[in-house]
Amino acid sequence: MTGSPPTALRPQHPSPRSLRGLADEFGFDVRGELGDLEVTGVGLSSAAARPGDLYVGVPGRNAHGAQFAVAAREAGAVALLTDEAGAALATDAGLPILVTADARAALGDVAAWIHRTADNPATLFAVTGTNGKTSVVYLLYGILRQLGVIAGLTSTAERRIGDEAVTSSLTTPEASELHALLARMREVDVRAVGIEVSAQALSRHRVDGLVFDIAGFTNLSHDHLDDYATLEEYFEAKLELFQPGRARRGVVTVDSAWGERLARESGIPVTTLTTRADVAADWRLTVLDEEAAYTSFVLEGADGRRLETRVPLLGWYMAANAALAIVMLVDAGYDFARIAEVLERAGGIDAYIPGRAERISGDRGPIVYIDYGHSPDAFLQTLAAIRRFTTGRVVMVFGADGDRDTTKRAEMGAIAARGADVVVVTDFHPRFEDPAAIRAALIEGARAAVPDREIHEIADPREAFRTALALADEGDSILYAGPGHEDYHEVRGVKLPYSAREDSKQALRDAGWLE
Ligand SMILES: CC(=O)N[C@H]1[C@@H](OP(=O)(O)OP(=O)(O)OC[C@H]2O[C@@H](n3ccc(=O)[nH]c3=O)[C@H](O)[C@@H]2O)O[C@H](CO)[C@@H](O)[C@@H]1O[C@H](C)C(=O)N[C@@H](C)C(=O)N[C@H](CCC(=O)O)C(=O)O
Ligand SMILES: Nc1ncnc2c1ncn2[C@@H]1O[C@H](COP(=O)(O)OP(=O)(O)OP(=O)(O)O)[C@@H](O)[C@H]1O
Repeated sequence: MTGSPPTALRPQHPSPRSLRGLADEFGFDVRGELGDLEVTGVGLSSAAARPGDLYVGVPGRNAHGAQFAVAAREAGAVALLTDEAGAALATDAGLPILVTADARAALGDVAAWIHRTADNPATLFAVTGTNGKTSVVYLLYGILRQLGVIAGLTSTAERRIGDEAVTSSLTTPEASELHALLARMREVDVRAVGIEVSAQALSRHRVDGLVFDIAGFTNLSHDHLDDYATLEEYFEAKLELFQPGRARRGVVTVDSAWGERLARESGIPVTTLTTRADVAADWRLTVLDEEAAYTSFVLEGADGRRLETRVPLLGWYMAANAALAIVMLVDAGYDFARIAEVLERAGGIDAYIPGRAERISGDRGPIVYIDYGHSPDAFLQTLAAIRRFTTGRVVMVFGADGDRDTTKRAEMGAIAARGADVVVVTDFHPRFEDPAAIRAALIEGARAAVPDREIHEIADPREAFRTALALADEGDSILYAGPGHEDYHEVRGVKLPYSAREDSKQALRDAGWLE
């Protein structure tokens, strides 16, 4: 597998719209003849262009998209929307050109217009925060289905339309892809959609052209300090979601000072939620029991409403994620009594989250989790959750992303060394960095925190997992953090096939622990 374009889900029966009408609606400057041309789709990538598309050429880190206008035309695009610099690059591309000052900033509204996403929209839920976004979106999806609602989602792992799923590339799709996805969802009667909204999506206009019914916030901790100079800037990117024009109401977890500040500075009405006994909030979560297979909890409103249920997932934070999903549903108008009735049935919440503390081991041998956690706080929370029920040793296998926030590596190493009995440092996605240097930074952090911790350095992830497995026995747990649901290993621009889930299951079978 190499860097193939993401699979985009699009409406199957788009209604064409006049290009002249589009230019008039948005006041674009027109170069060339529009005649009676019509558009049926819109996109940012020449590789994903389809017949009838408006191709949008935006400047990027590596290139100006307008350079690829000829390839887009050859794939069937009927016109180009770009800025002045792009128009100069594409004069000979053989496409009529619509010109605007900032094509990326125009994209959301243009995509909404082409796909008519404001007509009969589903209820839209946005989830943001450093950790837990994917989990909350899947929990929303699961509970909605238990309520009998046809639901959709977009997450780091997958985009889902009812039962149909495709693997994601970006966490939050580009605006053109997002509006196409919503238009496709409307065709199959999806009535509620959970959308994972990264800070980058807010900074890069990916959720423009939408107003969410409810925006939810999980937490904020160290991550993405390659895209944002400081945590303050990262916070401000997230705060933008809690403003009129972006969302109508918010639900904010106020466990941390960041959450309290978000609730205070939000420009929309906010409902608060806490898991802490010492914090005042509209809703309070109390965890009752944390087991390897589930976490049970009580959710109580300040007005006396109460439900008791369980989530089939590891860790107190999955109960917090579930509580956030429930309060978001209540604020969107779903009846609390009906939610309680459905969730208080035996089994509780019915949700599966690919690659988030996903247990891949069977009934025998060490318990093995594959986890997408790749931030210091995710390591901390997952290790603590596993430690609670592990009678033997905790072995942790992990690496760190290349070409991404390098400042978190020492802390990741330190948390692993403090929380695990044995640490196996391996390669994750080195990308264009030297993998040995990434491992060295993690090991240095681990050694500085716990000098005598048992540490193994094994570059190949397949071999690293097998080493961890050889070191573990009945009663022990292995946390393999990083790859989660992913099915590739990215080295020097090439995505090599590798599924931590499938390969580690094979290793368990080879060791005789799994049928
Ligand atoms: C920093 C960033 O967000 N980059 C995104 C951006 O890339 P870029 O600006 O460098 O684009 P470029 O390569 O210069 O190309 C310019 C334009 O030409 C187009 N092009 C390029 C080549 C070609 O042959 N044909 C073509 O049409 C591109 O589609 C693009 O529109 O536009 C690309 C096209 O949509 C994205 O794939 C790319 O995301 C990259 C892969 C990325 O890693 N983004 C990360 C930082 C990100 O957004 N992460 C967040 C958070 C994840 C989390 O929560 O952990 C996310 O939401 O995923
Ligand atoms: N509420 C939470 N608080 C702290 N850690 C959490 C929470 N929820 C999940 N985690 C940890 O973070 C990891 C990633 O969870 P999840 O994928 O839901 O987060 P995310 O915000 O979607 O991250 P990403 O955008 O990178 O996918 C989990 O595997 C778990 O280790």
